[in-house]
Amino acid sequence: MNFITGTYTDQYQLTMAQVYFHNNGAEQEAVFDYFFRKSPFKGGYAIFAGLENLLDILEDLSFTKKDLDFLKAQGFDRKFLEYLKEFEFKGKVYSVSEGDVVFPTRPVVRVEGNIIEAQLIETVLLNILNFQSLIATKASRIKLVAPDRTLIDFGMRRAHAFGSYHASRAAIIGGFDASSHVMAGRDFGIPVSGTMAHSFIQSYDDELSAFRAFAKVRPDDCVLLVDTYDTLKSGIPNAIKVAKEMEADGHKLKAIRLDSGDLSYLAKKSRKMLDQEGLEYVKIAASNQLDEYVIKSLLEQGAPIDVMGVGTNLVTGKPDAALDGVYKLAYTKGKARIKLSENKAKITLPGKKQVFRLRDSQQRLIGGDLVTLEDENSVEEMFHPFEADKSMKFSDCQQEPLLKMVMKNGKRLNKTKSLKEIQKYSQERLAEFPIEFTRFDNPHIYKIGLSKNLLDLRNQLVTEEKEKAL
Ligand SMILES: Nc1ncnc2c1ncn2[C@@H]1O[C@H](COP(=O)(O)OP(=O)(O)OP(=O)(O)O)[C@@H](O)[C@H]1O
Ligand SMILES: O=P(O)(O)OC[C@H]1O[C@H](OP(=O)(O)OP(=O)(O)O)[C@H](O)[C@@H]1O
Ligand SMILES: O=C(O)c1cccnc1
Repeated sequence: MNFITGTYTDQYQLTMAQVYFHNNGAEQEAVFDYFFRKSPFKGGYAIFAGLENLLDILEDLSFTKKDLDFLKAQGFDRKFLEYLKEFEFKGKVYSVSEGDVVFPTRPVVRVEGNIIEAQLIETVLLNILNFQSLIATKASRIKLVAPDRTLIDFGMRRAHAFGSYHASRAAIIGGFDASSHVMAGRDFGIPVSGTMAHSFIQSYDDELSAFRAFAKVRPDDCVLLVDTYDTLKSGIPNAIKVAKEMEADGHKLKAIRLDSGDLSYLAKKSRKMLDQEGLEYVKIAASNQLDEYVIKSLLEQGAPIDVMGVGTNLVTGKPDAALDGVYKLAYTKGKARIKLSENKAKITLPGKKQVFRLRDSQQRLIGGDLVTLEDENSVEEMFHPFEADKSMKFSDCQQEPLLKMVMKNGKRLNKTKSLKEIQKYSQERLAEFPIEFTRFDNPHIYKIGLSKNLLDLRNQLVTEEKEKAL
């Protein structure tokens, strides 16, 4: 679904680019940071997702004739349109690896380029990264409470239209196993999976005939939806009948699906009825407005549900609906730049920066990421961004640089990673964090500390800008 061209943006990117263009912007180096301010779902972390899609888009970004005709009609001038006609993103991208665990207020992606190109990509970058990171985070929370269950994304129908396509991808990064979304499966190598709808059962004169018809055509991929009329009195007895008929033909019923009622009670009863008939191998799938809290509760109740189909709450990122990621200028014209705010937490971090994950000599996380200026090394103390008296010393600790160059001169430097690889990486990274950081209620705050040089630079720029404003 690569319909993305230069006009997939907010108009202000184009108007700013036009002004930069007429003022030598093509010669002006700029550095922007992508970061978010608050972890979603009142949680303690986010899972970074969307990078591979963003790099694909940046590699191909151009203005088509249709774009240029439209922009001409909008009043953009001829010279600027000629520039856009030849436009290619030629910048550099430094990024955290896709799937990594990330935290508020410190850079996740850094873009360097001339100010026209670096500014022009803001909206598409935010559009892709904010959404996928939100959904990957939601998926990872579900995976945390149900690590040994099969998780299937059923969300396409309730997603924000085409967002479903990337939601399905992000769900896999966060730990889901499969999706009902066929196109996402085609394009991203996601295992595609599914059962049947109530309409299918309703379309037959009786439930048993519907089950039989399905089993006949799809004997090796048969999941029967058992709650259309009465789960325990009709659905399960009919499923048992069909399972036995399938056995006689050398096939195995894969699962039954519950989609209403008390899922714990019904799953327990269903399990018992199936087992009594020697159908221990038939799995139980459940769906119906599941989320991490309902799933946690179902598992605490001992519900023998093997497969969770999760739709609305996953792909809409409910209840948050958006990750608040932003893209801010940190450096241009040879000078670090800052944005001030009444709200301290919104003051940006100036300059070209690097982020390090800190581990002790036994490779255990020490509970914080360190943000430094790019060319600093062997920093041994980090400071609270706003409380000058709070600092932490850490000699003899391992510092893993998190921002790596992934694109240079507009071309990606590494081959595209498979979703499986990204998922595996994500899970390994998340597993490093003790439960204090990943629990749902009042998670422990993972520290983000600044090096002394970065802190001093920020304070100096704050003073300078405040003086200018007097
Ligand atoms: N045992 C359980 N413990 C906790 N939550 C459950 C349990 N069983 C079901 N739920 C959840 O409770 C909610 C019940 O929703 P709802 O009232 O829409 O279900 P329903 O009336 O059974 O289904 P429908 O309206 O689709 O016919 C769902 O989110 C469901 O996943
Ligand atoms: O509940 P979600 O997590 O979004 O999961 C997807 C839902 O979509 C289907 O229902 P359908 O669209 O047929 O409507 P229904 O709610 O009446 O079952 C399916 O049976 C699930 O209930
Ligand atoms: O395959 C299913 O059972 C399915 C797919 C999408 C939404 N609800 C259910």
